[in-house]
Amino acid sequence: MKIWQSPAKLNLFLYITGKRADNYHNLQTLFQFVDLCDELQFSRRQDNRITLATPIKDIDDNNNLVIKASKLLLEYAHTHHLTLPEQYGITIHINKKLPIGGGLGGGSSNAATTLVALNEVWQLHLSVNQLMTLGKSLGADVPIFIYGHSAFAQGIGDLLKSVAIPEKWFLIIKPNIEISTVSIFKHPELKRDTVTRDIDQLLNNSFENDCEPIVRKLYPIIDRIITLLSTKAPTRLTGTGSCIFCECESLQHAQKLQLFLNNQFLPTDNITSFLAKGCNKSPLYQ
Ligand SMILES: C[C@@](CO)(OP(=O)(O)O)[C@H](O)COP(=O)(O)OP(=O)(O)OC[C@H]1O[C@@H](n2ccc(N)nc2=O)[C@H](O)[C@@H]1O
Ligand SMILES: Nc1ncnc2c1ncn2[C@@H]1O[C@H](COP(=O)(O)OP(=O)(O)O)[C@@H](O)[C@H]1O
Repeated sequence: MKIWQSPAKLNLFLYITGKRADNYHNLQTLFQFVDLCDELQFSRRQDNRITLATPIKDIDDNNNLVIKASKLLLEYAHTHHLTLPEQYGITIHINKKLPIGGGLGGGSSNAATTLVALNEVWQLHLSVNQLMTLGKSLGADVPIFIYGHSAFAQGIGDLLKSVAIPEKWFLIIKPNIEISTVSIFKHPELKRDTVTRDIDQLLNNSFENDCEPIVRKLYPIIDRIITLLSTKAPTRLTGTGSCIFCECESLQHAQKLQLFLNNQFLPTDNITSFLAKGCNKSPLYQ
């Protein structure tokens, strides 16, 4: 059965340029995918039920973004009188590899992969733009995963302009912490007044993440990891964390940094790390 890739993203830079009336924030961010992916499978059923064969611990199936995305697409098909197969039931399998609450966008990516896959399985023929509009109602990060190319994003992260950037190797580090996106965006000390710049200015300046100072303050282990690894390679937080990434010159460089990291922390610190390569084209479409 076909395996659908559901990649992680990194925010190579992330600036918050203001708070909006709808309580979201305007961002300027540079998204790149990495070849670290969850794997999803969609098998047809002889009925009209949508079920999850692989529940995720602590996430109720009805809150799982793959179920939410399936039901959203189904509802769209019904209200727009699109032709669905007579028996459109689906069983979804998730082979979860991406850490949850790590700023890698795994939940949003799973939602995006589900919309793209079921659009094909049910032969609904929705365009990428239609799927992106639907996906945005599930989360600000869903459109980039449907778009499928590295992009400079503005608005809440959904106004996208394709960019080609070097496809570097990364060491991605996951401390034993899950950070809720809302908790960071709500924090009174979050820097949310960075001046808006154009993409050329942003690409020619050093890359930063406005969430990083407050996350480092709230989580000393993250501060410690960034301080340590910054002596070896450019190191930053992705999204609202908790994952940290180091930009490496090569796979060998990334492996060397991983050894260095493992020597600095104890197994009881429960830090995991991944070697991953940046990709301008999403593994979903490769
Ligand atoms: C910050 C980013 C950067 O890529 O990534 P993560 O760290 O979550 O991966 C994203 O913008 C997250 O996108 P996503 O995780 O889909 O967020 P949503 O579910 O839409 O929003 C969760 C909550 O975060 C806040 N939020 C999110 C996005 C945004 N531009 N402004 C906000 O203020 C809002 O309070 C919202 O209710
Ligand atoms: N299929 C899914 N995979 C991961 N997280 C999911 C999923 N469905 C729902 N969620 C919820 O989405 C939230 C965000 O998860 P995720 O996208 O992995 O992290 P982040 O937003 O930090 O990048 C989690 O708190 C989790 O409870």
